[in-house]
Amino acid sequence: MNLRTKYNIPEDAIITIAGTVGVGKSTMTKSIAKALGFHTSFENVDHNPYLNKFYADFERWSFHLQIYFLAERFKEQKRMYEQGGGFVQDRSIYEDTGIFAKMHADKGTMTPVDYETYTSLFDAMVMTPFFPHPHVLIYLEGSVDDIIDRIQERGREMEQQTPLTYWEEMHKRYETWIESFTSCPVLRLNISDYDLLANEDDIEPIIAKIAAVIESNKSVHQL
Ligand SMILES: Nc1ncnc2c1ncn2[C@@H]1O[C@H](COP(=O)(O)OP(=O)(O)O)[C@@H](O)[C@H]1O
Ligand SMILES: Nc1ncnc2c1ncn2[C@H]1C[C@H](O)[C@@H](COP(=O)(O)O)O1
Repeated sequence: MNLRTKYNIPEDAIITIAGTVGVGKSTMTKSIAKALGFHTSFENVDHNPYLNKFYADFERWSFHLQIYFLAERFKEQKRMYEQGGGFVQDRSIYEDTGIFAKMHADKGTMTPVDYETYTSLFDAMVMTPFFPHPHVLIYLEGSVDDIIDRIQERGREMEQQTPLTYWEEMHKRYETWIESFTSCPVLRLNISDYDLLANEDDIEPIIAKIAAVIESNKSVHQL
């Protein structure tokens, strides 16, 4: 019996993984998808035409990058629902506006006019009754030091050259953001409580927790 059947997870479920850069979303996405026999939806970092430029010059490229990410995530959202669900998604659309765009606007690396244009587009696309929300958002949390170590070890040059204060600021914002996040049910996991690279079996208790959150929010999701 596979874990999806064992824990009675709906075959059309959509599970999205949230958390700061380097916390382990992609690793978790792969493990959950493998355990449940689900499809994956990843951010395309290697073929993103703005990401390298953005890290080299936030002010010049932040608006372009946000528009690009919004379009990409919206297309992925559409693909997941058109295919009838059964997906694990690496990063939610909510983080683009709630973390990244807001942080750059607050820090002055996105102009107020660009931020206003971006948020009005985001709200028109996402904050409507017709926008389907995931069954559960898994929020990965961990210490800022552990996460920065992972960013350094992963070795994307553009991220390694970014000042540590950028990751510290992002980490702080994520902690505040998740406290008031209400767009869909949330499961919080601390990265010190599992190690999916060393122990594949660590996924089963996580699947059990996902199932419990989906079950307890069943009536809400059907509304
Ligand atoms: N349990 C773990 N212990 C140590 N390193 C990990 C663990 N899980 C993931 N990593 C590593 O941390 C880095 C970031 O993980 P990744 O899944 O790419 O994060 P994200 O998608 O959130 O940016 C990768 O190099 C990955 O191999
Ligand atoms: N909306 C975004 N704005 C700026 N940068 C973003 C956004 N979404 C993702 N990113 C960056 C952060 C990382 O450098 C890569 C991939 O993220 P990861 O958390 O490693 O999956 O894209």
